[in-house]
Amino acid sequence: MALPFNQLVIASGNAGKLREIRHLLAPLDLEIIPQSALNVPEAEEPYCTFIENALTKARHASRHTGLPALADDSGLCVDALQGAPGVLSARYAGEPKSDARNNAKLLEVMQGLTQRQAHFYCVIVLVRHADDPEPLIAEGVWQGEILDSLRGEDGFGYDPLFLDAKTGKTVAELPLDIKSRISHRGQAMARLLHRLERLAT
Ligand SMILES: O=c1nc[nH]c2c1ncn2[C@H]1C[C@H](O)[C@@H](COP(=O)(O)OP(=O)(O)OP(=O)(O)O)O1
Ligand SMILES: [Mg+2]
Repeated sequence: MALPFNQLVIASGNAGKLREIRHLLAPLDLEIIPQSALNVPEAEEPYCTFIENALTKARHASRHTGLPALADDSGLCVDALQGAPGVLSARYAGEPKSDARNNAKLLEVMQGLTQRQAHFYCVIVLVRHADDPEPLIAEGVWQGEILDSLRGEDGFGYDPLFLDAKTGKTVAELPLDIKSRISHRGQAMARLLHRLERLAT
């Protein structure tokens, strides 16, 4: 695929996410640049929807760098908690962000709950420039359930608590290539790449 640009800034400071995004974009002929490499400060994420936060992060990185930028806003939504932690997933247990404290808080909040269905949600936004009136947008959802203790070492965030029904494993027990094939992020990226193909020359 010949893209209309050859550099792409990734508007994320999350190392786990960056690793997955790099893996998902590896087939493309693109230079992937994490925003930290260009000294982009972390953007505010004040909105109550994932899409608004993703757009804000992508625009912010593109404005700071003058390059096309891709942002991922994602989170865990638990049915019995009316979709919480949702857009607050990264800061569920407060500042500074901590996966370990977020997992501990989720376990505590869900103690004794029998309804444990949840999903990961991801929206990916790509802007070709900061004022792009036609951002590329794609979503993905991954259904599963929340365990009552941590299992597995891989991945990041809520991975050790999220059981994938099909494999019977937590996400933290899945290797990167398998997670990438089935995850909310993998689905969103596959859809985004499909849209990118239409721009390709
Ligand atoms: O595959 C995943 N496996 C486990 N947990 C996940 C996943 N995907 C999102 N999550 C959870 C944890 C993360 O902290 C939060 C995202 O919050 P989100 O604001 O999108 O990311 P972030 O603040 O960590 O980095 P940044 O905004 O710089 O991309 O949702
Ligand atoms: Mg964030």
